[in-house]
This record gives sequence, structure tokens and C-alpha cells, in this order.
Amino acid sequence: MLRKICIYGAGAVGGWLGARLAAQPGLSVSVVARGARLQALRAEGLRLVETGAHGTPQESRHVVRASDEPALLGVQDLVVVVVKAPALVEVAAHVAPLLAPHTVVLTAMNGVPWWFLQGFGGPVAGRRLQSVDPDGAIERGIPLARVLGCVVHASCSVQADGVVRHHFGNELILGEPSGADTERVRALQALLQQAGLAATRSASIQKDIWYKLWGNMTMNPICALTGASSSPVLSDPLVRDFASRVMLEAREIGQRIGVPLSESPEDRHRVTQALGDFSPSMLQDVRAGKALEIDALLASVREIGQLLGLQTPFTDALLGLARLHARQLGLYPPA
Ligand SMILES: NC(=O)C1=CN([C@@H]2O[C@H](COP(=O)(O)OP(=O)(O)OC[C@H]3O[C@@H](n4cnc5c(N)ncnc54)[C@H](OP(=O)(O)O)[C@@H]3O)[C@@H](O)[C@H]2O)C=CC1
Ligand SMILES: CC(C)(CO)C(=O)C(=O)O
Repeated sequence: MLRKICIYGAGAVGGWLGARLAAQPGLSVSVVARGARLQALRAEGLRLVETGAHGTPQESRHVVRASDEPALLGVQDLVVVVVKAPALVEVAAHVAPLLAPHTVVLTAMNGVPWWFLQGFGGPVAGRRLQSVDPDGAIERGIPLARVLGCVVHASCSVQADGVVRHHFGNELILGEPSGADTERVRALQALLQQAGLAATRSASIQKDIWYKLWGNMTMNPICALTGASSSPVLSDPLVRDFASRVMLEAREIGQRIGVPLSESPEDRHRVTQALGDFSPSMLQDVRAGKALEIDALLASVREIGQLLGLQTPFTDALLGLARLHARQLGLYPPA
């Protein structure tokens, strides 16, 4: 039974998921948050702004238990980890009081997760990625046996502390890292569906992660670098072509590790274009002055390429530029 649920990270996606779950009777939803956001959650509750039936924004408000001390929230049935990737080391260091042997940890984040190659990846199976979990602290803090993978096909943003806005998308893909069809993944799917989310199960969550990453590893850093939203990026033939070349390198890597993509970069661009003009989360982070997810989205792909002995000149160029730009802004650790 997944009744006691903690959302670790009360930002855009965490706020959306937390509010949807808190609206369900019989569930106890808590949130790990900090600073002004924690104060706002305690004072005003968790507020979610969604587009209503006639296209007008509708706000709902939900009472949740909120704390910056996981120990005060206690052991959970489900912990949804929904922070930006650079925050994961800190989460892993503090998550223990929420975990019992039965606890499910759902990683609802973009990019290559730290557990991606555990028991998976053909020639690179079992490798720990330096770019994602350099000294293994995340792997030690969040045991693999607890983890379920998740791909979030939705867009949300933080409007104010404790107030999140859902823009589009309602789809969550869930899967065991092993690919097994287990009772707990079915239970989680049922829970999320009950909360109105289009949750599906995947027998290869790594493949779904790679497909989503294919868009994020190009659009997010290119938008972050240029300050442009998605439409201008994809309308510029040179930039679109550059993104396609990066994606071809990632497709080759995916092919070698067991996540083959049958689509072309152009197919994927069309999927992104169908979402309309939007600001990817990394561009939102530049505007908010927050640490960027460059390692999970881009350095990880390059590292897997290196492990396979593949050259990735276009990925290298995008990574180099994105890192330099982020360093200049103080949003990425110094060299
Ligand atoms: N936004 C979007 O539309 C989408 C985002 N994603 C992915 O989902 C993940 C989450 O993104 P998003 O929701 O946008 O991120 P946000 O930055 O909006 O939210 C992350 C939250 O985590 C909090 N946090 C970080 N570290 C801690 C900590 N140690 N203790 C407590 N709280 C902490 C942050 O608090 P603080 O502000 O104090 O740092 C912030 O509130 C990312 O991987 C992103 O790429 C996927 C699909 C769409
Ligand atoms: C592009 C988008 C909204 C797609 O879900 C996303 O993943 C992001 O903003 O990081």
C-alpha cells in the first residue's frame, strides 16, 4: 500500500505531483522543502495553478506536512525524488530517515540517473558514471533495490514560493531498473492514475529515459546558452542541424548500450515542436540563477561515449560551451 508519500523537492514538478497526490483522499502527503518555500508551504499550503475547462487558470490549494528535516516526517511508503540533478548528493545524504526496506523511491527527473548502468548497458553495464555520481555517494545513500525509474512528459514552473504552474503534459512512464513487471510498479501506476496522471509502465525504462534525453540534451542547453525558447531554436536551420548532429551521436551510443532509437532527429524535433513554444527547465534555471543539470543531461552521454571508445565531437562542443557559459554565470562548479 502506498499511502504515506513524501515529495523530496517542492519545485515545479514536485509541486505539481505533490498537489495532485494530496488531492486524493486517504493519502498522507508530505514535502521536504527549505527556506522561503518551506515557510510559504507551512503558511499557505501547496498551491497548484492548472488550466481549467474553459482555458482559464484554476488554483487549488492543498495542506501538506512540510519540513526541512526528513527525520521529522518519518518512514514513507513512497519517496518521490524530484530535485535538479546537482542537488542529488545532498538529498542522498539526508534521505535515510524516510526509508524502510519496503519504501519505493521514484526518481522523477531528467537526464541519465546514477543507477542507469546498473545491470544494464551491454559493454558498459555496471559502470558508475563519474559525471553523475563521482564518488558513489548517491548510490550509497539511495539503495538501488528501492528505486523505480520515471520519465516525466510534462512542463511546469514555479510561480512563487509554494505556487506551481502546470503548463502542458500529463504523462509519467514508470519502470523497474531491471525491467521486471512487479507488484510495486503496478501499485504506483494505479496510485498515479487515481491522481489523474497518465501513468504507464515500461519494460525498458532506460529506453524511455534515453528518448526523453534525446530532446533535453540538445534543447535544454541550447536554450540556456542562447536565452531563446524552443521555437526560435528549432526555426533556425543551422541550430536545428547542430542539434541533430548531437542527437545522431547519442543515437549511436544508445544503439551500442541497448537503447536503440528508431526515429530520426527530425522526427524528434517534430515531437518537440508539437509542444508549442516553451522555455525548457534549464533556461528557467538560468533565469532563476540555479545550478544547471549539464552533467546529467550532457556530460553523462559524452562519458558513456568515451567508455565505448566513440568520438562525440558535436556533443563535446555543446558540452564545452554549455559548461563555460554556466561557469561564467556561477551556475556550474569551477574547472
Ligand atoms: N520543470 C519542468 O517542466 C520539468 C522538469 N523536469 C525535471 O524534473 C526535475 C525537477 O525539476 P523542477 O521541478 O523543474 O526543479 P525545481 O528547481 O523547480 O525544483 C527543485 C526543488 O528541489 C528543492 N531542493 C533541492 N535540494 C533540496 C534539498 N536538499 N532539500 C530540500 N529541497 C531541495 C529546490 O529547493 P531550492 O529552491 O531551495 O533549491 C526546489 O524547490 C529535474 O530533473 C528536471 O529536469 C522534467 C520535466 C519537466
Ligand atoms: C522540455 C520539457 C518541458 C519536456 O517535458 C522538459 O523536460 C524540460 O523543460 O526540462
